[in-house]
Amino acid sequence: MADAITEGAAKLQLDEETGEMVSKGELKKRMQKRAKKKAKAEAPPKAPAVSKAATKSDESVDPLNMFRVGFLDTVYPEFYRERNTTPEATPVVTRFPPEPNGYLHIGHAKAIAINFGFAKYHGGKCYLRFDDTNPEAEEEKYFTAIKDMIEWLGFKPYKITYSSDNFDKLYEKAEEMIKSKKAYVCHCGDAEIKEQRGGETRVGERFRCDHAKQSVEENLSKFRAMRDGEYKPREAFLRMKQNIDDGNPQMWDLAAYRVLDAEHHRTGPKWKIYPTYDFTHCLCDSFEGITHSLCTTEFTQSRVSYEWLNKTLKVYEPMQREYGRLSITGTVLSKRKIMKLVNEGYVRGWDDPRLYTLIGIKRRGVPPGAILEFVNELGVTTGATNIQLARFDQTVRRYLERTVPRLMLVLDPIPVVIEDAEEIELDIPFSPKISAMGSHKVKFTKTVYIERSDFREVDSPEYFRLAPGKSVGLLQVPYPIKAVSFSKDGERVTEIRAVFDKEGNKPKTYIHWVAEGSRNVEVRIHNSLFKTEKPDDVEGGFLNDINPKSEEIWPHAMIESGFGEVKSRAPWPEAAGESELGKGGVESVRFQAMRVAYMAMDSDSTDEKLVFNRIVSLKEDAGK
Ligand SMILES: Nc1ncnc2c1ncn2[C@@H]1O[C@H](COP(=O)(O)OP(=O)(O)OP(=O)(O)O)[C@@H](O)[C@H]1O
Ligand SMILES: NC(=O)CC[C@H](N)C(=O)O
Repeated sequence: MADAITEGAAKLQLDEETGEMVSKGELKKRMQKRAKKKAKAEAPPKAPAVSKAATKSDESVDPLNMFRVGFLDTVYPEFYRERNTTPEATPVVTRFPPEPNGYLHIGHAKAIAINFGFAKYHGGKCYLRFDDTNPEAEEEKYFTAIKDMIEWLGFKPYKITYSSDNFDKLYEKAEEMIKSKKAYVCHCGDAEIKEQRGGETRVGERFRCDHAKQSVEENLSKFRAMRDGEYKPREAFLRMKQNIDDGNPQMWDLAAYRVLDAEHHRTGPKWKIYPTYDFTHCLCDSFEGITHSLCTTEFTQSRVSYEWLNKTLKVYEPMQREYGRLSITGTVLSKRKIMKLVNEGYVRGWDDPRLYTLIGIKRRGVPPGAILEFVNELGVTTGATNIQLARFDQTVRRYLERTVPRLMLVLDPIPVVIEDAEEIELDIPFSPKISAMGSHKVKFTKTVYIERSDFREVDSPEYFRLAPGKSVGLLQVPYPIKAVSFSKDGERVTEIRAVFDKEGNKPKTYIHWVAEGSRNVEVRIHNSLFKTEKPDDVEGGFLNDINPKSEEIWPHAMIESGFGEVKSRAPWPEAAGESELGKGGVESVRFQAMRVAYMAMDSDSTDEKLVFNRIVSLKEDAGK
């Protein structure tokens, strides 16, 4: 009998509207009733918050789909066609080129998945190249954080390189440009340069300044003087002599080198001049033999200068192609804005679980595989992808559903003394669907703790949980319990007394519980950090849009004893970035707290005190 009920309980389903665990039949009945009610109300259909593709199934999408269709499928053969070569002769080489001036965010995950993933899919190599040509903004801590995030996502750079590795070589190329009359040292200020480029509106006549007429010797000696620290910042810069008649502003004699008064974290005080992005990127791509230089569409215009420079210097020519950026609505990703949130104490740090920095998403407990699945599901095109937070959460939820064990955790416990109960040991499966996850033993005690919200002092016919005289099932427990009395301290219920209801009907709903002696934990429920979809559009700026309830803390929650095994068996799931490379931290201890939320351990946890973060809710609209 006990086994049959336990088995039945394992098949219970979540009623997303009430948060109750009910039998399949009961759920169907409820759904039909609701559908009827809805049809009657003739309400206009609600627009789905997430696209059909995201909700369609709980199956995983083909994890390599993004390389098989669309943009990436097109650019792969394009290189070989254009260069008249074959993948065998010239295997794929890509690079991920972040500036080490901040932490990566969700948008970068797309760039990582594309560059590393594309190379991996085609059996090629991907470099991690730190684009460190702007020493004023770069810091050591960002290098480590960026590298860690790539490994956490499950990728291993073929080699880690730095644009600064090439400073000597780039300098030589700059002299070569001067010698071939393709570069000159200019002393113009911003206003003069603007004038030369057709004025404010950029439609006026374009012309070159007299510096462009300097001889090779004069340019060389001035450039060397720049190198030797004889000019202050902005007094002189090296300009490429491109084609000012071209309609593309990227051909209007761009800067190649500028004087900067900054020590470089790798080359120290050696250089007084630093190459620009436009001079550096295409050449470093060329030096590394990149085949497909994949970047975001704001560089589309730059493609002509990229190609022009490599051609002019007669070096190997990689192929640049551009895809659409990923942006998320309902949050901010800009470094400057996140810095403000951190410095002014709105969040716990750059890794706050409410942020969409990759370290924040990681700390919240989102598995790396779910992020890759998200990027893959969106696909890669040349259009910008604007996505709501709910869509991301939906993918994460679906991923966790398939991959993490279930446990019972009570957020706001209230004791229930079951007068006729005896202590027994229950064997509870970690998953109702995946038997390979195994099971664990849980002691059922005479006193158990249930959720305060699962008890009502006054019963009503539409209420199916615990109330005086009413029975409710306890998940995995052989018999339902019926409340017989309760005590209060002022307004607050302090204890419920109950008995087993052995003769009654099968209960309509089941609630979760934990046994006497279960461990106390702190749970942090994260809601959106902002109140609106467009925090930047709010009057007074994004800080005026902060949601005061973005972090709710449950300091006295309780977790069942099965947690010990879940912790020791982490990471959940066994994903490449966390297990193979040993990058899984405490956040890889993930589980579904039945009827509550998906949870992960937080890095604030100590031996004495466990802290959990809500990764995502169990259903779409909770917490809004
Ligand atoms: N939102 C995004 N979606 C897709 N790719 C991105 C996104 N943001 C940056 N990238 C790509 O990641 C790579 C490295 O980024 P880098 O740190 O240099 O970017 P960034 O544009 O300065 O980022 P941000 O200013 O948003 O922090 C670049 O190739 C860049 O195009
Ligand atoms: N071409 C690119 O991918 C650009 C990379 C460069 N670090 C930037 O975002 O500015």
